[in-house]
Formats: sequence, C-alpha cells, structure tokens
Amino acid sequence: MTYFRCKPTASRFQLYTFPRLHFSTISLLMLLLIFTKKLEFCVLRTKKQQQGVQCSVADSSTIQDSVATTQLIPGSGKTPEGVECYGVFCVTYDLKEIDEQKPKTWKKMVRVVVSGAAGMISNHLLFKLASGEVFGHDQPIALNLLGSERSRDALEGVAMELEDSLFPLLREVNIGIEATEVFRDADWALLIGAKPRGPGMERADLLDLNGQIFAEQGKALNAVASPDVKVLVVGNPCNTNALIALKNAPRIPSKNFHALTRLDENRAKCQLALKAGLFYDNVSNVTIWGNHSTTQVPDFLNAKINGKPATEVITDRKWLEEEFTPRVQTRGGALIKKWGRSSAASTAVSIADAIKSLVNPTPKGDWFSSGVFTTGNPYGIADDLIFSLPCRSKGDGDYEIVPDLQIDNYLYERIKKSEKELLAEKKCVAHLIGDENGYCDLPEDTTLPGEQ
Ligand SMILES: NC(=O)C1=CN([C@@H]2O[C@H](COP(=O)(O)OP(=O)(O)OC[C@H]3O[C@@H](n4cnc5c(N)ncnc54)[C@H](OP(=O)(O)O)[C@@H]3O)[C@@H](O)[C@H]2O)C=CC1
Ligand SMILES: O=C([O-])CC(=O)C(=O)O
Repeated sequence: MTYFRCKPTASRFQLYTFPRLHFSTISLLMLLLIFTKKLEFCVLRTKKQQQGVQCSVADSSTIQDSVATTQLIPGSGKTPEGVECYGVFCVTYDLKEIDEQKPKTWKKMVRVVVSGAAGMISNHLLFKLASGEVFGHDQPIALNLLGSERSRDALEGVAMELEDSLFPLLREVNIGIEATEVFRDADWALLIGAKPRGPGMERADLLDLNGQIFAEQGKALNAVASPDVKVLVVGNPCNTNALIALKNAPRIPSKNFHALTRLDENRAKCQLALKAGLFYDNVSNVTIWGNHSTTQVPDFLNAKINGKPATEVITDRKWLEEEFTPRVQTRGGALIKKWGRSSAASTAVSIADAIKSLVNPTPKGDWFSSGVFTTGNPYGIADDLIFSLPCRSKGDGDYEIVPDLQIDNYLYERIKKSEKELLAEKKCVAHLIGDENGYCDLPEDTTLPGEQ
C-alpha cells in the first residue's frame, strides 16, 4: 500500500544530480531507491525550499511544539501506524521559521477522519475543512481519509487536489483503506461512506449491509480514536448507522455520536423563509424530530421567524401541515429527480454547519437539530436510540438537549411514528449491536428522503 508520489520537480532533482552516470547505473540506483522506499522527493514550503528541491521527509525533530503532528519515521514518510501521508503532506515544516512570519495564535492541531472520502459529499466537504471555515482560521488541521480498494486511485486524486490548493492550515493528509489505521487519534470522525440502495434492494438488506460497515468502524474508533472523539454519521440510514457505531464503541461516550439531520433543518428554514417572504437568516429555532427519513418531523410549532412564533407569521396551518411538512421530508427525492444524484454540496454545507454548531456557542435562545443518543432525554422518547432533537452547545464540542419545547397532538403523533420506525430499524440490526431476539419487520413508509 504505497501511495507516495514524486512531485514533478523530483525528476529534475534526479537529472541534475546524476547527469553523467551511465543509464543502467541510474536504473540500478533507482531500483535500489525504490526498494529502500526513499523515492519521496517533495518540495518544502519553508524558506529552505527556495534553495531548490529537497527530499520529502524532513527529520521529525523539525516539528515544533506549537502544532502537534503525527510523528513521522524519518526518511520513510510513513506514520508508525502504517497510515500513509500523501505527497507534500509527508513533509514536516519548520514551524519556527513560519512562526516568525505569522501571529502565534494557532491552536493545537485537530485530526479529522473522513470516510467515503472519494465520494461526492466529501468532494465538497474536504475543501471547506481545509480552508478553515469550519473549525476556524486559527485551527490547523490533519485530514485522515478512508477509502477502499474501489477508491484507491480516486483517493489519491483527492489528495492531489488538496495539495494543489495550498491551504495554510492543512498540515497533514493521510490516506488509507484500513479503518483501524486511518482512525488513529481522531478528534472528529465524519462517517460519510455507505453503500447506496440499489434497484430491488430491500431496506432491511441496506440496513444490514451498511450496518456491517458501521459496526466495523465503531470497533475501529473504539480501538484507536481519541477517547473524546466526536462522531458524525452521514451515510444512510444515518440514525441507525450511528447507533450501530456507538454500540460497537463502548470506550467512547454515547453522547459523542451524532447523525446528520442538519440538512433537513436547513431545508425547513428555507421553506419557512420562502413562505414568509423573508430572507432565511430571519428563521431560527427549527427542530427536526426523529429519523432522517420521510417520517422526520420538521417542527413549525416552536420555530421562530424574526423572533416571533412561525405560526404567527405563517397563519396558514393547513399549508404548514400539508405542504411544508412533506416538502421537507421528501426534499432529497425532489432533488434527485432534478440532479440525477443525491444532495452533495448542500449536505457538505450542513455537515460544516453541524460541526460549527458544536465548536461555537449557540446564539442565546436558539438551538440546532442533531440526531443524538436518547437515553435520559427530556421528551419521553424511548431510550437507546439516535433521534433528532433540539440541542445547544457552549462551543466546547459538547451539547445539551433543549428541554420544554411545546409538543401538540399533531407533533406528538408524528414524533411517535418516527420513534416507532427507529425502534423497528433497531430490531433489524440487533445482531450488530449485541441485542438478542432481533427480527426485521419495517413499517411500509420507512424510506430515506432521497427515495421518494
Ligand atoms: N444524512 C444526510 O443528510 C444525507 C446523507 N447522505 C448519505 O451520504 C452517503 C454518501 O453520499 P455521497 O457522498 O453522495 O455518495 P457517493 O456514492 O459519492 O460516495 C459514497 C462513498 O461510500 C463508499 N462506500 C462504502 N461502502 C460502499 C459499498 N459497499 N458500495 C459502494 N460504495 C461504498 C464509497 O467509497 P469507497 O469506494 O471509498 O468505499 C463511496 O465513495 C450516502 O449514504 C447518502 O445516502 C446523502 C445526503 C444527505
Ligand atoms: O436519500 C439519500 O441518499 C439522500 C438524503 O439522505 C437526503 O437528500 O436527505
């Protein structure tokens, strides 16, 4: 599993160094170099680089303490765990020199793992993460990208684009296909990769197939991630996949697992703003209750428009119940009909929003939606599920469930329906979460937003 690439400048280096040697001698030397895995010539980006092309892996002693990085084995470009750094990211930086030019305000590096890294959502998300717009412009970042045999080449392509983007905050890119290697020391795990449901595939089969991926990834997180890793599951069916990962990672607090329902919240805000004839930043306090499926409940009752109850601004209750609600629930499918593929860019934006909501304090009086662990929740939702609820954060990565929202009969019935669906999904994956007596008997309307 060797992915190292020479920069084009590397060949210039070779030609310059050995112009008079006989061709076969050069070939022999090259072979020797390959065997000893020292074919990693990269360009350094510090002042030293201006002197010309330098060999890739700087001595690890040049890593300064202001940014903690994975220790590289000098001369190999490999981390001790076997995850492979990519190209220019195999180079360590003389941060002392860089620090002379930059304010010394950068934080300790954050390591973010992304699965399905060569997929469509990741293709938008990774560049947001690397740019600093998600974790902040003072937050250096390491990206560990998980792919598979299918995506080996594509993953390198992603890494090449990240190289070419010259993001100052992006300090490492590591790629690999073994979760137990790629997840090591992860502070955040964004689990996006999942098999899409194919024609004729039963939802129960999808639950089982993807469930196995998330059971394995839960185990890997348990074994090697930071004990306080925050996990955001995007791959569908994301609530149940998140529950499976959680159950397979007993070392990690259950509270740290999220399923992405922020895209649904954003979709709901957009529809309310459209109806009210206002720009969408006037809409707040929107909750998505339940499953990321067509049983999800976009809550117009507690939502606010310009700080007033949305139901006072949009007085057409029939519209709220019969148009707004199904429109949000099936927005994914409507988009697939137009695009021919599921939401990728807006999903990436919503992942960024979901992370930002955890690393920044929630504006006073507001909340955000996230699929979170229900045990001990204040709304009487069954324990031991991942269910979308209103949350707020102090900006430390943690959150609390916002209590005391108003639940009328309309909301109650629908919330219960989504809960029932999640309980049924949980039964289907009993074999993956250590429960006994599992059986799969899903309600008919169990569908992803994109499947309508
Ligand atoms: N929660 C939400 O709001 C949303 C969730 N989604 C979900 O996010 C997931 C990713 O979407 P998107 O990036 O558009 O999808 P893509 O098809 O572009 O990428 C999915 C990735 O999943 C990986 N994968 C893992 N296992 C399999 C498998 N058995 N067969 C095929 N591919 C597999 C593939 O990576 P590799 O080859 O490297 O394994 C692939 O790159 C999907 O499950 C989608 O339903 C999408 C939109 C919204
Ligand atoms: O069904 C899908 O894959 C897409 C999806 O989740 C959404 O658009 O909300």
